[in-house]
Amino acid sequence: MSHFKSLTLEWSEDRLKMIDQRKLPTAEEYVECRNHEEVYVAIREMIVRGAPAIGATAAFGYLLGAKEVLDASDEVLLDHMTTVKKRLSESRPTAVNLFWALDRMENALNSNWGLERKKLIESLERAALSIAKEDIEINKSLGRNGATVVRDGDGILTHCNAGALATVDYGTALGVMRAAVEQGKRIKIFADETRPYLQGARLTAWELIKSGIDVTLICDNMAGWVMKKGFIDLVLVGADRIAANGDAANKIGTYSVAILAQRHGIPFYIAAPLSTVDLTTASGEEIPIEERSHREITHIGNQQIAPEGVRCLNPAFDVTPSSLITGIITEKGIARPPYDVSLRGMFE
Ligand SMILES: CSC[C@H]1O[C@H](OP(=O)(O)O)[C@H](O)[C@@H]1O
Repeated sequence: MSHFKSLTLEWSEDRLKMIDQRKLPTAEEYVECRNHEEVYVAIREMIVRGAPAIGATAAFGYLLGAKEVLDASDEVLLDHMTTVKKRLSESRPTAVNLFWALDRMENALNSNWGLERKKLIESLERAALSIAKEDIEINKSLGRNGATVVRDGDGILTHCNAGALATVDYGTALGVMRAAVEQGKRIKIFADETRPYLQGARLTAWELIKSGIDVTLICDNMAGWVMKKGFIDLVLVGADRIAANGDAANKIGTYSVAILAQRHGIPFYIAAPLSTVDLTTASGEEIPIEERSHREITHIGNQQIAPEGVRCLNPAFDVTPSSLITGIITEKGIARPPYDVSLRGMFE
């Protein structure tokens, strides 16, 4: 059995270990998953989060699921794997990478069906490891493509965390920033805090400081002000699902940032791998938006900040219409409008 380790995930033998992103930046603690149910919980509770990271994690969850019934009959194994795939697919609804990765693992099972059990498990491990290792290379390609729109001295606003922690490593939007810095460009990142889970304050700021990249933390409600002050030359964010027409679902608040960017004549880029593009979803109207616990709104950690029982809304994502998106940066290049043509072309 192989060993794999990145910032976000570590696979060895019969367990998947991940940094507990709920505890960052004040504690670097790890969670070990030894079965598919524990992986389901890790995704559901956002111990690990971010579209590509969710996909890779689910792939290892599928592998762990197969190892749970190693000596069972073919019929029991097939039935169990159907249950495992369904369970993992119910962890979170918006990031299409989850479903893409589970389909890829199921294809690996089907195409290697008939191998003696040990060999079958080894083929599933190769498939999960390929998803993880490919993600890092994809992010580096995407980063290089995106760095072509970043100039020396640019101020860049980013929302949420589309960094190494949202992927297997390197990041998507933050991958573009890393590539620009590697090319010697002096950039200044403005990370907003991204209520309610605070991915910007807790994760993006942590990652960029660790990487020695200039970062300024701002409150979510300061995006318009920094744009008006002239600090921002472009916006770079990630995505959880991109529809065939280019509409993009991303962390709640992204739509507001896109509107502000348009108002200030600032380019607004999405950075995402093609595994985040869902050509079977025609437009953003059809993207399922996850509604999360109201406790995420009424508490910061264990600190209550709102009255008990107050009514809340907590959609985890919103959809930015393609009309507000300057370009979609992928590992195959930068898609430009009309997206229903340019995105489909990326798969040919
Ligand atoms: C590179 S995908 C990052 C994407 O995922 C985040 O959502 P969550 O933290 O809830 O998993 C957010 O939308 C990021 O842009």
